[in-house]
Amino acid sequence: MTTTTADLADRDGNEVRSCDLQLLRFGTSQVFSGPIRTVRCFQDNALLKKTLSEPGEGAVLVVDGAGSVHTALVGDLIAELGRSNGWSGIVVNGAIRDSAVIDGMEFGVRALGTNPRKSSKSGAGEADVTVEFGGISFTPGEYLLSDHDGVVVSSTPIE
Ligand SMILES: O=C([O-])CC(=O)C(=O)O
Repeated sequence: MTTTTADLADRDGNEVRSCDLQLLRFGTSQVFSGPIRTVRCFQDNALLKKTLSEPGEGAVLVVDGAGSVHTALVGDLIAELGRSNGWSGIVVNGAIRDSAVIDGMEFGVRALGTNPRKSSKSGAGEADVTVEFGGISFTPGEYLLSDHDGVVVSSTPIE
């Protein structure tokens, strides 16, 4: 894949679907892309763990944690589940923990911040719904590219 988020911004001009949140980058896969899958949850990570336990087939999991950085939605074990099951990466509108370990993993994770506090495990939330943050919507089946400049969504595959 040679396309950059700046290329997509040039292609789409004012219509570019670029996430305004200044998400931190973790993992050695600093550039990743794929079809979007989603989870919406609030300080509870059982549903996203279940989703990342399934084959990712190159998808990116977009997790809308409502911007809460009170608890960590992803730690090194959950990130490793995603990596080993073939997900391309995870974008979290929320916090992660074990960030030093995740930073060394051959995986791509973006998040608002870090917090060592655990999330609850009730399974509350929704999967594969359209979520919105950073001024754009993330719809399952559309495509996401994350690189050093940002996170951009495209309705067509990103080559
Ligand atoms: O289990 C959790 O809540 C998150 C975590 O620590 C991990 O994924 O390693």
